[in-house]
Amino acid sequence: QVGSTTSRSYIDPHTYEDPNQAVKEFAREIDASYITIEAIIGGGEFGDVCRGKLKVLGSPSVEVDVAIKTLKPGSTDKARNDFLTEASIMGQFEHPNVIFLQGVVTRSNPVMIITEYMENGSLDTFLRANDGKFQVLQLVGMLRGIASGMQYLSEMNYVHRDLAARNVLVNAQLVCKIADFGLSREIESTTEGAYTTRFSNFQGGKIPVRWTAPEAIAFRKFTSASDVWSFGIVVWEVMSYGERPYWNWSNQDVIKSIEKGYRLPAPMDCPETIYQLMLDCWQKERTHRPMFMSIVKTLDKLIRCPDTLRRIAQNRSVNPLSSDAPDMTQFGSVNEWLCSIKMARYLDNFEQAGIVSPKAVARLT
Ligand SMILES: Cc1ccc(-c2c(C)sc(NC(=O)CCCC(=O)O)c2C(N)=O)cc1C
Repeated sequence: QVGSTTSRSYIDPHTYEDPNQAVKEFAREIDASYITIEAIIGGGEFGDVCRGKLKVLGSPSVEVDVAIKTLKPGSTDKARNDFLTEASIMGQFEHPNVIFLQGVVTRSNPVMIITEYMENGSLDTFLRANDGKFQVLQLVGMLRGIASGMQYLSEMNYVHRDLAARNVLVNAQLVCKIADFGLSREIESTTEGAYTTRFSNFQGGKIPVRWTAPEAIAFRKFTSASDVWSFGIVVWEVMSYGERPYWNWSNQDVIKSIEKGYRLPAPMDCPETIYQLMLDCWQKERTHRPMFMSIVKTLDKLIRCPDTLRRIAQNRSVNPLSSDAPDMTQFGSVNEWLCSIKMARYLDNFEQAGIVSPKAVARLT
């Protein structure tokens, strides 16, 4: 149909009795003789990640660069099924910002998953290795790609649940693509209609707290709106060149601060409009967050009018004890003053330091 981007919904491979059926349905079987493994480039949960070549079907003299995940020999059937789940999911998608599945090898050992080769690897490590080297417009272009891939996945009714810069891959042309569909989850619908998820396959059921929306942490309500929250964290990661969200804070401190309304500060040199987009994605009420479609439109507008990226957000929360200290006489208590500058969470620090009156604060400056 005109205008419709996707014609069908994603099918959870777990709805098949026989998981091999899902792989057969969504992934092309490739004969191992068409594949040449050239180097190991990393290690995954199930085995190696390699770089290699794939002979193009129909013209074997032509080869394309591919990445190959191998399943370590001697794996159990469950590990094999979990391993191939990633291919059953990835094989259902076709979008320039979602990693492309070439196919699988299941009829010989080692079992393999073959995808397009993403020369620059995962986005977080790529940015850390290139700190400060890109123009803002290039960073925003990366974000636009990620948002476009996520818009497509949300239209396919696929909720990612683990969107983070580490799960985005970058190719030689700096195109960013959504990856890591391996975290298969059993999904049972609940009374409130939203899906809850048993994190059977998140290693040990751990949720990536600093990337996850409050409602998903609190009662596992994972939706595309919670993916939008995660996207906001990815925006912060990209504009920070791979800084760790909330730095070395503990997960509990992250949860408490978010609950109190704290949000990450604008990264250095971050355009005001991009920081505002992050804050929109971090609305507590999930229905108040933008949808991926509108995020893509917003980013397109910023890219088309670069002047909108010139105004830089003030990136340090005002230092309350700076030289132009406030007139403390207007405050009845230290707490009242701290609330006025959204620093109420530091009240006990002031009390422990024996600063219990506005006059005492004024003497600090
Ligand atoms: C199914 C699947 C999913 C992801 C990948 C994949 C990684 C996990 S990492 C990487 N590419 C690189 O790291 C390139 C780095 C180059 C270097 O450091 O030499 C990929 C990928 N698709 O390219 C692979 C598969 C099979």
